[in-house]
Amino acid sequence: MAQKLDDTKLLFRAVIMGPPGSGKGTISERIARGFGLQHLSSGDFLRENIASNTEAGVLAKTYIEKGLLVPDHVMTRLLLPRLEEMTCHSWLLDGFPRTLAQAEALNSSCELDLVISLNIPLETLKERLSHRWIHQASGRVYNMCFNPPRVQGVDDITGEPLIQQDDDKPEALVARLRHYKDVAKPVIDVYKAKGILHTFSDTDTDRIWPYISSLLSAKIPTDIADAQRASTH
Ligand SMILES: Nc1nc2c(ncn2[C@H]2C[C@H](O)[C@@H](COP(=O)(O)OP(=O)(O)OP(=O)(O)O)O2)c(=O)[nH]1
Ligand SMILES: Nc1ncnc2c1ncn2[C@@H]1O[C@H](COP(=O)(O)OP(=O)(O)O)[C@@H](O)[C@H]1O
Repeated sequence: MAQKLDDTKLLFRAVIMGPPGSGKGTISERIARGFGLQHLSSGDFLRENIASNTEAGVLAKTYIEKGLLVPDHVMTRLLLPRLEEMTCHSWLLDGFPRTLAQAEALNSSCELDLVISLNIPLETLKERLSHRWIHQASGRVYNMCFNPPRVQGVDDITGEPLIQQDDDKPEALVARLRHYKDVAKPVIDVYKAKGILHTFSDTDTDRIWPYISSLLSAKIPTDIADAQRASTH
């Protein structure tokens, strides 16, 4: 159940997991908008640290550039203090934890209420990621079929060109998705054993969303959602 901080404030903490391209970012935005949870994306947080040249950012960049996961101790040193600053907020973590060691570190720092796991067919992931283009500076994501930019090939906000990341190119995709599965399996098993795992399987985000939305409506007391929405607007 949601953790009680004091007599008036209830908090709700959730994690969203899924392979690259499963729609974590897209669904997280809808959850943040609809339920007022603060959306924390490990990828966005790393990109901010890289852009501002923090010590952890400089180190993380060397791994990301090689297509590797950032080591667990770097991730936990970055993310856990950020979560500790959020003691008065309900949040949704996207992209963390990714390994068993990260899940154990998170577990010792807070209690989760819910884990959403997206189980999307491999063919769908391959199809989606091969159409994904990003605006490198901001991390804004487009899909040439699902949410295309207003003008082909350029970012809606800045007008700068979009790029396709090397690891979204078809030849890198299969290995990347296989690696995700191996690393995520023990994390999923931990949350399953705790009884907080909810898995959603479909080929379309728009078909999954109503189920996630009704799950959250049932789990998040209305007063938390209202309070969080008020504090984030
Ligand atoms: N065709 C189609 N594309 C979708 C659907 N849902 C999301 N997309 C697109 C948006 C993106 O271009 C791409 C991946 O979505 P996201 O960036 O939300 O996924 P995720 O955050 O899991 O990926 P990441 O971990 O950042 O690699 O697929 C859908 O239902 N159908
Ligand atoms: N929890 C994490 N543990 C280790 N590395 C991470 C983690 N989250 C993000 N990263 C690194 O940052 C990169 C970008 O992350 P993200 O934006 O979530 O994209 P993707 O899911 O497509 O890999 C990842 O490829 C990985 O190198």
